[in-house]
Amino acid sequence: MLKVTDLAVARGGIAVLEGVTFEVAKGQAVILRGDNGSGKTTLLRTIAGLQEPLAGQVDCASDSIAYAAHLDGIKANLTVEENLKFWADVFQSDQMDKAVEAFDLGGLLQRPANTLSAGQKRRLGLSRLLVTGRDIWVLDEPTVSLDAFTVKAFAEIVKAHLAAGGCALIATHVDLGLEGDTLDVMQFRAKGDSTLSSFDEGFL
Ligand SMILES: Nc1ncnc2c1ncn2[C@@H]1O[C@H](COP(=O)(O)OP(=O)(O)OP(=O)(O)O)[C@@H](O)[C@H]1O
Repeated sequence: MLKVTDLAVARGGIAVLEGVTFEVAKGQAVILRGDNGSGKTTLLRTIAGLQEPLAGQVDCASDSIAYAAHLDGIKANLTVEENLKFWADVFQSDQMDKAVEAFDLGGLLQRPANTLSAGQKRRLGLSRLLVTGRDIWVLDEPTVSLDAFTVKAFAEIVKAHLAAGGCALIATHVDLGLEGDTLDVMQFRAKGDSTLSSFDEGFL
């Protein structure tokens, strides 16, 4: 479903990872691991098409990737409902009600997004995944700001997505309880990248 071949990615003009090769099959979750600053976000952004690779290839069906990251794409001055409707229009989707139910947004629909708590904003941002109807979820630390109950609920949403034939590539420091393969990006660190501090590298 997603095939990454010999990918090299850079941040700030410096190669961070090289030779990244893996596949994510239908119904599969792959969990990305690696130290702070090792290149997980850079890799996910490149796979999602937000930045060009230095080399290599990302193969998947066109418009099949839904990307969710730290900045959740929420329009602060719109209500929760208006944000959802905006995405539903963009993605020509009829999945808005499903997203509202899955992320328990029913009581927040009329609230301007800029009045939501961090965790509520994160729920709204993640609900976009369902609205897109896309098969490949590329997720960068999706559970930041979520309480324990919502982390569990989110893990169930990801499991349902996999069971429905989707797949997911997730950078997370939290155990989502998903049965998935783990890919440690440290094995792909670019030679000569000295951007990791000695602290990052665990020498202290
Ligand atoms: N905007 C930027 N300009 C220049 N360098 C950057 C920028 N953002 C990140 N970097 C550097 O790129 C490298 C990879 O960062 P990246 O965010 O991909 O790592 P990460 O594995 O996602 O880290 P974390 O676990 O801390 O989120 C790091 O050395 C980081 O300092």
